[in-house]
Amino acid sequence: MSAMPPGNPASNPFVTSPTYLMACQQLRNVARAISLDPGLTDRLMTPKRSQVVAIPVRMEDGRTETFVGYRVQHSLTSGPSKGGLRYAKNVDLGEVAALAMWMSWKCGIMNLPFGGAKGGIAVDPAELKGGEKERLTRRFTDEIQNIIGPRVDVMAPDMGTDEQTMAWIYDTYSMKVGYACPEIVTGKPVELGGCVGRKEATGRGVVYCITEAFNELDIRPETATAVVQGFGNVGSVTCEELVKLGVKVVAVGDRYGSIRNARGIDIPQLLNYAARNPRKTIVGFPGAEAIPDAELLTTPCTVLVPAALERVITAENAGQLRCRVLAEAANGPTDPEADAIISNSDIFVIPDILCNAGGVTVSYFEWVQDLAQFMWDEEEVNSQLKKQMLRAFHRVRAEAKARNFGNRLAALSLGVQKVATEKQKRGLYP
Ligand SMILES: NC(=O)C1=CN([C@@H]2O[C@H](COP(=O)(O)OP(=O)(O)OC[C@H]3O[C@@H](n4cnc5c(N)ncnc54)[C@H](O)[C@@H]3O)[C@@H](O)[C@H]2O)C=CC1
Ligand SMILES: O=C(O)CCC(=O)C(=O)O
Repeated sequence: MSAMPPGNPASNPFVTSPTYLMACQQLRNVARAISLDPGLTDRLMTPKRSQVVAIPVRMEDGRTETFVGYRVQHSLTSGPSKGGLRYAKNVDLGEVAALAMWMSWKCGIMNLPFGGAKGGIAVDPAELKGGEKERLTRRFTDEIQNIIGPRVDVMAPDMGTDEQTMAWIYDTYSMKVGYACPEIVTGKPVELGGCVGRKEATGRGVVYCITEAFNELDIRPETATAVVQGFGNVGSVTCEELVKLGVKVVAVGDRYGSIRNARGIDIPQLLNYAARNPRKTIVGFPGAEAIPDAELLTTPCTVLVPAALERVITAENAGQLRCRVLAEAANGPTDPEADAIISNSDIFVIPDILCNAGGVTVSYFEWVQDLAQFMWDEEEVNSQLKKQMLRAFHRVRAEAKARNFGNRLAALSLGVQKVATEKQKRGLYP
């Protein structure tokens, strides 16, 4: 069975992206392992609907610049589609399609009534000035207005976007429909109907999974060290939560550079330092030494947490990883060639679609609260998050043991089967 999606590759708009091909290969692998119907496999490789839009924006210097934006809805079978919106210079349609596909499996593992979606705008958010980011976001919302809605497709933050971005989408959409519609996005400010604990949810979920892995491997957190790539929303909260457990964070990296301190980096001080810095970077932090980026992921540690980009662990560096646990906070950090190498080592992998599922889980709580117009307190949110993450972790481990699968295949198996079963029961792959 080829890893290629159905259709003519020459005219398939997704296949130029290695990230999309990676998602297809993962799907082919799991389809083979669970004997999934080939027709259904082809459908699951092909997103249901994609929209590409031009976004003309008046820039601060008076020019008009046109950006390209994408929204891909992989599946609407289980409910509205759900997934983040990414602002990144090189994002393209195929990458967004892969991220949307992974959202479907993630929602499946967590048993959420959502299909997968993702959006992206090809822009470096660090280069936007003044009101440019707001104008970009509002125009994108206008352009995709016809395919979003609280029962159709609900966006959330991802790389390069945040609560403020969600607030602009909420406002733009509400002005169009003529009433306040907080359930159109999740991850918005709490003052606008956001859920307490959503901002921290992904990092907290990552650390719940790491704790369960440590329990299984008999590792005491006070003896453990961590290396984290990415110090944005997910990476920084993961560091904070690890430190609360007693884990020593010995190296951290972001897009501007990497730092290391074998005695442990003072994370509260690093957070302060990054917050005060105009580029929000960790580079130059006085409590650690600078190291080459290539050394970050191979720094010896108990747990390695990639929390930035896709495909950073490849055949080139997979054999040099010196961690006991690989906790994939980012989406798609490990490519299939690296996966094959890691599966022959003693590294315990917590796969992305399980590890970072805390974010969409609390997004689900936010959507439910907004629809019901009844808000929960943080204790309720966090205890429900913990319960759902632990349940998913142990379901994945049980699937791995029952079928003799690695953790990634087990997670994909649960996620894909949930979507496949719903499609089959509804009839004819809706
Ligand atoms: N925000 C959320 O709730 C969720 C995010 N994720 C995933 O987590 C990852 C990080 O997302 P966020 O923290 O929200 O983004 P963010 O925009 O808040 O932070 C991204 C971080 O990655 C760093 N980075 C970017 N390029 C890099 C490079 N080449 N090398 C090293 N570091 C680099 C940035 O400097 C920044 O520190 C992404 O893969 C995202 O899809 C997954 C689930 C939910
Ligand atoms: O919170 C959400 O709806 C989506 C989060 C997300 O984009 C992800 O899990 O990759």
